Amino acid sequence: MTARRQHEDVDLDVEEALALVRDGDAQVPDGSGAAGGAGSGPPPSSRSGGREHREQARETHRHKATPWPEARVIAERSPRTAAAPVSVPLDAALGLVLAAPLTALTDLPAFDTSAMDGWAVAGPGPWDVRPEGVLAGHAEPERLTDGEAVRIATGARIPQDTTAVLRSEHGRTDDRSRLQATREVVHGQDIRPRGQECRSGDALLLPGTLVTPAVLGLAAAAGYDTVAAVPRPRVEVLVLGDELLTEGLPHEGLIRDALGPMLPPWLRALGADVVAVRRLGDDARALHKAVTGSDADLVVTTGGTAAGPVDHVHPTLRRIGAQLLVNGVKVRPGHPMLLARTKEKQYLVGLPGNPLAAVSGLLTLAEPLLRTLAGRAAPERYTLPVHEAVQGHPYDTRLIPVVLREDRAVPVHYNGPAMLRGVAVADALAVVPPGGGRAGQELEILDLPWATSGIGACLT
Ligand SMILES: Nc1nc2c(c(=O)[nH]1)N[C@H]1C(S)=C(S)[C@@H](COP(=O)(O)OP(=O)(O)OC[C@H]3O[C@@H](n4cnc5c(N)ncnc54)[C@H](O)[C@@H]3O)O[C@H]1N2
Ligand code: MOO
Repeated sequence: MTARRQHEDVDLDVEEALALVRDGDAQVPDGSGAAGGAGSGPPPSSRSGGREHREQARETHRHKATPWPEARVIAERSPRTAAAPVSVPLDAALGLVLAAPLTALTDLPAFDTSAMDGWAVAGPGPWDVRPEGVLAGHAEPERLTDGEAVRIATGARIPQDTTAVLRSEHGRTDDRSRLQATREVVHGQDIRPRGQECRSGDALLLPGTLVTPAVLGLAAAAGYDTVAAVPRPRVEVLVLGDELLTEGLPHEGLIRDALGPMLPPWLRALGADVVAVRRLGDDARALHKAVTGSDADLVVTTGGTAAGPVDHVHPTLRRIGAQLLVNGVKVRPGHPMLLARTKEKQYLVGLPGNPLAAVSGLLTLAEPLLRTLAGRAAPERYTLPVHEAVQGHPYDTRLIPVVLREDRAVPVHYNGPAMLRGVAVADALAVVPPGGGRAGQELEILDLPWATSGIGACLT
């Protein structure tokens, strides 16, 4: 790979590429030193004078850009608490987080029950077998007297004074029609006593527990029809760009919208309820109207974050007096991403238009913010050794798509900011610190939701 090609992949601008060539491995201190190192001199003469204002905007932007780890913390902490709890029917609770302890509403089992198909017996055998058996779901059977047995099904109520359950395969009827055990019978065997799993009032699960299929099962068993849960944050997606097509092939400078199909299921996998996806073109008035009219908890915009002539996100946020919490992040791709508070309880995440940059913004800002709003716990942080040396950006964190193979993170190709080909085959993104990583170096790994939970994680 040529130096030029490498620099393109890492999305360096001209000054940064020059700094790399000048400084060898280009370890530049953070903060103002980095910004100074990147562009304190005059712009290279190859740049046209007409671009000067953009260069200035970019310099200002770089000064304000937040380091990647800090940006995630800001996004996580901005909404101070999770949304207020609601009562949710079990069939709508999957993927939510419990807002109250799950306390058993009954003993489990609720009555003494047979653990096996066979006979309930009283006292030592042989036993006289009653003609009528006991099935699951039936009213309490008559009590047994010593020397008596009754056919019983798994889960059926145990008659009073039963001393054991004899499995069908461990009994036979003798020539006097009496039941004989073919092996030793231990007192109490194969009886599940009432309250073995829990007593009514026992705390089964703590608030903050993610409602999984198993939790739904437990809640139902413990007597719940609804659970108190944190509702999914409501998210509205605004796709900006006049150049976007929703079907067919690219033509005459128009391209397919890749983010409209990608973001809603990804946001759902992050715990959101995507209430609307609107395509607004590059129309400042439409953007203003959409943002001010939205009652979503989070508005996610795509594109329009840079300083181009039709990049309306910043001017719109200024116009409505939004508070910029993160204005650019020291991460590649995706550095123009932003986070703003638009209303008392509404946030806006501005994702850059380049599709992999949008993914970077989604994981850097939207994921931690949604996690807090949804009351979810932060995933356990972990690292893996990277399979080969990875080039870093001189000053910024890089997020690169990787596949996970035998406890190693293997970078995939096609990881440029405008490309989805790499991330489409990836299991995770690896976090490459400024300056890059050596082969075998431990890198933090951000799992992609479907890699750990299957594609169903995106459907709930
Ligand atoms: N003078 C500067 N120009 C740019 C800078 C900069 O710092 N100074 N940053 C570059 C970087 S990095 C990125 S990322 C983009 C961010 O731009 P925007 O957020 O304003 O996005 P757009 O300009 O609208 O689009 C960028 C690119 O992505 C394509 N795009 C947009 N939306 C979609 C979509 N839904 N599906 C597929 N592709 C999409 C769009 O056509 C453009 O090609 O700015 C750089 N410029
Ligand atoms: O780094 Mo941009 O954010 O090219 O995609």
